[in-house]
Amino acid sequence: AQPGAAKPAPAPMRDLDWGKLNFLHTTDTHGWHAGHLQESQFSADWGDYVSFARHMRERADDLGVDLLLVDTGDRVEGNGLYDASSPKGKYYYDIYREQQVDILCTGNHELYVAATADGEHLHTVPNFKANYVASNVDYIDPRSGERMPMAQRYRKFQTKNQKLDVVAFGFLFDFTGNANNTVVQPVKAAIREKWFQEAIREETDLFVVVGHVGVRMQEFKDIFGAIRKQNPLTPILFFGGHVHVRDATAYDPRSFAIASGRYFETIGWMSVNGDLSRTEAEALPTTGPLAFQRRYIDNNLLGLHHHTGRNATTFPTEHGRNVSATIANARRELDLDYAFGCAPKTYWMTRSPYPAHDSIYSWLEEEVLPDVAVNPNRKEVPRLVIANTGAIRFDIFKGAFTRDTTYIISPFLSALTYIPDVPYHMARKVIKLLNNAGKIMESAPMDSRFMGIPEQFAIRESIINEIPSSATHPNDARQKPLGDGPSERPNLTPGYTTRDDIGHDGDDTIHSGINFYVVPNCIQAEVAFPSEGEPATVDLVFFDFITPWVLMALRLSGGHYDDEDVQRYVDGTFTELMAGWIEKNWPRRC
Ligand SMILES: Nc1ccn([C@@H]2O[C@H](COP(=O)(O)O)[C@@H](O)[C@H]2O)c(=O)n1
Repeated sequence: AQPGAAKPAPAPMRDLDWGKLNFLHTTDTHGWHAGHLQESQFSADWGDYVSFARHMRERADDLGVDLLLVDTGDRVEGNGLYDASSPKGKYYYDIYREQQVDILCTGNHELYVAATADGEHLHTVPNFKANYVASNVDYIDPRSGERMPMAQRYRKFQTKNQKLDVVAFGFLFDFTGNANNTVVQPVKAAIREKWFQEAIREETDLFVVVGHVGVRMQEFKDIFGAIRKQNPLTPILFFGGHVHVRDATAYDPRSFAIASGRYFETIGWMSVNGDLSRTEAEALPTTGPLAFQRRYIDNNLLGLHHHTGRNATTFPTEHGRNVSATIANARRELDLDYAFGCAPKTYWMTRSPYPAHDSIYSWLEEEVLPDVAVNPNRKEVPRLVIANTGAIRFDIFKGAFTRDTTYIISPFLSALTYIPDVPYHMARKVIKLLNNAGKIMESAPMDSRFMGIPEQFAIRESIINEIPSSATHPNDARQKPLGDGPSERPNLTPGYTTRDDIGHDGDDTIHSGINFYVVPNCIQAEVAFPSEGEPATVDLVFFDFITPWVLMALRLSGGHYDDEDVQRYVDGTFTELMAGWIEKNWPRRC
């Protein structure tokens, strides 16, 4: 863990079930390779993960089984360790490569900005040349204009100990927001390609699909359908991401899919038992069942010690320590602990309802947006200022708001844009349409959920845990999370209490529950409105990311505007504007 990181508290644990084939899975780490310095349950860093993987590989060797590490993308954007350097990723690429990841793929965040895609092509792809798989992503060379696969389309290899043949794919969901130096082929088209049809006809013991795809998204179902049609009995294992939740499901009895959360809070564990080798299986009179297990490991040192049977002295390897030291140096050089101000209280994204005094969205709407959305030439003009909730990525904790926090909260280069003098009777309808457009904005790429937080692709209704449960046994499937308040098991720390298709026992650490309140796609501040009556026209100000939806909503309200009508409203990114607001409004020191 990093110097000064919060120390984890002991908690009741569930063990890992080892199988013949075992996996550790990271996804949507978004640059959090230093761990969560302020949150004890997630405060291990990438160096600790290096040590952990080493011990787990040794255990696999001792047992004569296999362990593979997989990563399903969105490794970048969302933390100062990646975002604060110039160029972005100056330190991150060399830190990430220290882990031996066996199969990895691209996420959408590797592709939003052309320079980020260049970085992926120049660094992570060659760093993991044999292991990086890009089944539906191409890169366009800026000099020659040549279009080429971002990496090999699929990977065929044998596991170390049991010599199991694996065919592995690496997919990205049907993402359309990529920069023009990359091409994302829709999954339905990719699986019709000759190379894919040949790959699924390879002689293999199992298929592994790593994907920056939610495990309940259609893209994974299509890939599963195509592989299964050709291979009625071969095990197919899916590792997903993008939606930022812990989740697991099975598409049929010989397949399994896991998603392992977000922000390096979680290390996913999947294990498989049964007749995996096709030659052995073919010799048997009938095909035996496969047994799949999953665990969501909280990324903290006490848990990692527990699962490896080690302690503070015997756990860290020299390699792991060096990686932790490299991260600490990078954080120091980037001055990530520089404080813009001191947050007077904690502001939550989804742990409190919106609106509320401790909702980050209420804070933005009531305090920040009215203050930063000011164009000096139009400051008297009444305006509606719309922000998409997906632009905010994390909670603000009471205490120092640092350079690191700015990227944690808002890593995007979002700009405030506007359409001047929109009739108010039209402009006022926009927010309602963005939040409740129903079927009109349901299908990609205009799916209105893309404006909101990724978690809400999976969680559609609030999860409130205020009623204490009567269940007390750690492995009791009836156990209900207990909320942030006083609990019947006072020793439990609040944390993930995941319910997936397999049951309620997926988390390695037994926690009391945390409330999740569903938030709207967008919020709106009314600024400089007349004290009485309604304005005839307003400036409609909004984050540039949501331009297509705003134009569509205006059209539905009878206003015919297009991209040419959209202008820059204020200089600077929203992240810079927010940091400036904090410097001005919150005390410098805590
Ligand atoms: N410039 C941007 C880019 C993205 N967003 C929001 O992030 C969501 C995607 O997040 P993932 O980590 O799941 O890829 C997207 O749906 C937007 O809500 C943004 O606000 N501005």
